[in-house]
Parts: sequence; structure tokens; C-alpha cells
Amino acid sequence: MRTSIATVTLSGTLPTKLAAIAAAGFDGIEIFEQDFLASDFTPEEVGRMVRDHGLEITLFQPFRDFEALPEPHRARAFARAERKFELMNQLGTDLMLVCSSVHPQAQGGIDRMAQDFSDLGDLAERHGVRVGYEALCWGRHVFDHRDAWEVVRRADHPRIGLILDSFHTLSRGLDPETIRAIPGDRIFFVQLADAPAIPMDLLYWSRHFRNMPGEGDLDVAAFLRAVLATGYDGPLSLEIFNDQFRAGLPRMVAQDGHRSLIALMDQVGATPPLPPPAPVERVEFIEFATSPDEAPALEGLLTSIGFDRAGRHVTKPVSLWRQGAMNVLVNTDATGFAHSSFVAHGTTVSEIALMVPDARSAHARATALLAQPHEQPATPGQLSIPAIRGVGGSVIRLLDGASDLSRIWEVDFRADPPGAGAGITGIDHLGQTMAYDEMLSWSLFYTAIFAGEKAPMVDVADPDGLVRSQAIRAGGLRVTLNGAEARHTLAGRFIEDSFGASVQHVAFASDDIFATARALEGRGFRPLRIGANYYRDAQARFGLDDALTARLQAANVMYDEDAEGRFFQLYSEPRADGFFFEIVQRQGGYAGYGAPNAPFRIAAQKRAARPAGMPRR
Ligand SMILES: O=C(O)c1ccc(O)c(O)c1
Ligand SMILES: [Mg+2]
Repeated sequence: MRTSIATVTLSGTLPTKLAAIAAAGFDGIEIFEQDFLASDFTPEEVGRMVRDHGLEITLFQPFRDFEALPEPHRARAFARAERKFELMNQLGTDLMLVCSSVHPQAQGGIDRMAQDFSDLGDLAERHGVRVGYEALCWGRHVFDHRDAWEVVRRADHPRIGLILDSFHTLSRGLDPETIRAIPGDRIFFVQLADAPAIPMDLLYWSRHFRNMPGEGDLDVAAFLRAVLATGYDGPLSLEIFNDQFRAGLPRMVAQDGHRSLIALMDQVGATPPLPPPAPVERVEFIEFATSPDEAPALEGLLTSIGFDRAGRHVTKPVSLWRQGAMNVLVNTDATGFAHSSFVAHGTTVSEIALMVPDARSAHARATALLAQPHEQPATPGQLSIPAIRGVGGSVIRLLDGASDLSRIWEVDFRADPPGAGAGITGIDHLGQTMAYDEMLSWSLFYTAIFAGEKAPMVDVADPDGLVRSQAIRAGGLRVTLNGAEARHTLAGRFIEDSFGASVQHVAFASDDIFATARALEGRGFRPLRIGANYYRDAQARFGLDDALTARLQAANVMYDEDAEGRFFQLYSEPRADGFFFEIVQRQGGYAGYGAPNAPFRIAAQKRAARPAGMPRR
């Protein structure tokens, strides 16, 4: 099906928007009238620019406050419409959207409205254009697509059809299944938008909080399935009013939009199927990019949390560190991708390798969903591991147990089995810190490509501002995306210090956190000190007995529980740039990440990071 996007979705001037939309791979655009009016181009020039980008104008909108007006407003509305029909001919588009009236003089009356549309259809016919009617969910008399359809049905004019917009239907809780009774050839256009489930005024919600399908909480897939059941085969167009997008990078927002549409069409079977979303089995390794100067400090930190050096790459200056089923690589190469990561971010997690059932299929899905493939010249005798770019330009490698990729530790490395360690079994989750503006984009990336499930977003109070945290789980891959708006938060400072988004913390899993804590004492591990106030409160909140409370406090372990189970967290002191390790233990089916503890942990990290001589409380 053809894809389209409303110009109102993006920031910038009309030419910038067109370039971004074309680069993202859309087939067409809805011209939002304001974008045209604000530009200095003639309608013919705009039409030519659009077509020069290989795009078509799928819709001109919006035309407001048309139907059921008393005179002289009615005559004026028709005169206004005629001007717009002429403009559409100059632009080179044949479809106009009329949204349901909010005019204080609008009289309502279904037959009166139908008569107005029938007359408008005659006028449209004379100009060779068509008109679609959309129910705004805050419309004065028409605010339900079923009523808009009844107006169109009664107008009974070949130039008059219905326009459906998922936001207006789903925001009101209208059952999208009711769309199935509408004939597909009477639906002239379909707009798609999602939104987060925040109870608020409909108009305000629509104008500021819409987002891409899959980024919010509305069932856009059910809506689209119902639309497709009617036989509709016109464009699917994104119309997203969102404050952040209107201030964001147009290329990023346009690409997210196309990614969301491709994923949605795949999900509902509107296009030939993509390879299925890969269920991630586990994180097989993470790789740090560093320098020979900074490597010893990093390796000291790895040693202190129980890792042992267990080998090296056959040709590159990459050491392998192992514990349990976890592999950590430390890359000090002075050339290539690792080096450029180090130059860009400082010592950083530059690669994450995921074990999936079929790496090449997962890679094909990712690139079909517009992920940027990461190519590296293959070294003879070594594996060529499929890879894509992820957060902050880092690399996600895809491994599987079914192909030659399963032999990575034999082919590319001289590797010994892990040592005794301190009880860390693998990775629990990765915390990726980014600007708040990037959060929706990366959350869509993970959910679309890896079939991840989003947890509800939580606000974390840093002493110096709010940080938002979005957890995503795709099988054995758990990530928390932490979005910083305020610059002085721990997350905000990390972004500045490491020059953009990257992994700020790695949380390893242990089956027995107290045994791990004890084992780490002998390895020089410096736990983040958690104050007594926290433990008194935790004891009271959860009704913990004195013995457990004392154990937690002695080991600086934080505690949380949910209906399914219990959670224990032990933190390292943060590195100077704010990077840190965490060790967690999940008991039962605890599904969270200890968010209630985050404000106290962050405050403790900020105390620990103060320069010597500064007060530590
Ligand atoms: O917010 C509005 O006014 C508006 C205008 C046109 C649309 O298609 C729409 O969905 C909303
Ligand atoms: Mg709309």
C-alpha cells in the first residue's frame, strides 16, 4: 500500500520537510495548508518540488467549519471552498479533507449536512476534485466516524467520501470494528496516529501528544485491520501532531514514521510479510571500546565485579573477560569502528551481541525496518557477523547457534572457560541514556525490530531534575531507555560527558546477591554506599524482618518487590563520567527494574561522585 505523511508532523520549512519525507521512503504527503501559506512558493512551485522528490500530494487539508451553517456563513463557506479547489488544481492534488465543524453557528441536522455535502460535491465535480469528510472527536455535532459516514452516505455523491483518522476513533474509545460495515470505495483516505494513554481534553491530547503507530497505547492495528476489511486500498498516511516532533530532527522523525508504518503494515498483513521479529535468546557479549591508557581502569573494574581475563581475539587487540555465561570484550584497537567509538564517546559500550534463532533473518527484518546495516571488511578466516547500528551509533551484532556464527569463540578468539567468578550468570539489562527527544525513536526501534514489549514509562526523580525511563523487554534482551531533559541530572551529565547517547550502566544477574556481594569484597569491589534512611523506610514499606534489613544494609543492597516476586540491587560506585555497573537478583516473577529505588540510588551516586573535600551528605 502507498505510504504518506502529513507535513504538519515534521519541523522545518517545506523544502526541508519534503527532503526528509522523500529520504525516509514515503510515497506521498498531505499538504497541511499552514505549511503552504507560510512558504513563499507559488502553488505550482510546491507541486513541482513535491513531484521532483518522487512524491505525490495525497491530500490537501484541513478545510474547517463547512457544514450546516446558516446564511450568510454558508455562502461564504462555499466561496472559500471554491478558492481551495482552484489552489488544489495548481498544487496538483485532487483530494481535500473537510473536518467536522466546531463553528458556533453550525446547526447540525443530518440531512442538512448531507445536502451541503451533496452541493459541495457538485462544485468539486466542476473542479475535478474530491472531498473527504472527517469526524473530529471534538466536533460540535459530528464527533463519531459513524455519524460522518451517515452524512456521506446520505449525500450520495461520487465526489464525496469518508476520511478515517485512527486518533479520532480510538481516542473516544469507539469500537474500530464498526468500520467494517463501511464500503471501502466510499473511504477516500485513512490517517493513522497513536497516542499515549493520558486522560486529558481530547483536542489538547490530539494537538500535542499524538505519536507514531506503535509508540503509544492505542490499538492502531485493530483500527487498520478493520479498515482493510472494507477493501480500502488507498494511502495510509501519518498525521501526527506532536510538540516534540515539531521541534525534532525532520529526518529522524520521518524515518521513525516510515518505520512505524512498515511495522504496522507487516503486523496486520497489509504487505508481503517481513522475516518475523526475532525472539532474543540472550546477550552473548558486550564490547567496550577504549584506549591502551584507559583499558587498565576498565579491566580493574571488571576484575572487581568478578570477571577474569579468559582470552583474546586472534588478530585484534581485543581481550576477552568471562564470568558465568557472560562475555565482555575490551577493545583497544587504534583503528576501525571501536576506535571511532572511543574517540566519539570515550570508554564506552560500543557493541552489543544478541543471540537469536536466525541471525541473517533478524538482520533482514532490521534493515527492512530501516535499521542502518553496519558493514566491516571481513578478515579472511574470521566470521562476518551481521550487524546494525543502534543507540548513539553503537553496533548491535546478531549471532545464532544454527550457523557458523555459533563458532565465534573458537574461530575469532583464543578463549579459556570462565574462572570461578563471583556468581554473575549473565546480563540482566542494559541502561541506555539519551536525550528525552530520542526515547520514542529508540523504543520504536526495539519494539518493531525485536518484538519487544514496553513497560509503562516511569518518571525518576534525580535531585536535579526528572529523568524518564522506558523499559523494553524482547525475550532475553532487557533495556531501559533513560531520557534526560535536564542537564544536571546524572543522566544529563552523562550525555554531555560522553558526547551523546550510550550505555550508562550494565546490570548483571546473580542467583545469590549476598554471596556475590561477599565474593566481591575480596576483589576490591567498591559498592555504592546506601544510607540508613533508605533501609528504615524499606523495612517499614515492605514489612521486612530485622535480619534481612540488616543484611541488606550491611551489603548496600537495595530492595523492591511486586506482586510476582522480589528484587535485589547492588551498585558499583560510578566512574568519573557517570558510567556504573549494577548487579541484580530477581526472585519469582519480578518484572521491574527497581524504579522506586532510583531516586535514592541517584542521590547516593551523586554523593559518591563529589570531588574529595566536598560534603558527602
Ligand atoms: O486538530 C485539528 O484541527 C485537525 C485538523 C485536521 C485533521 O485531520 C485532524 O485530525 C485534526
Ligand atoms: Mg485527521
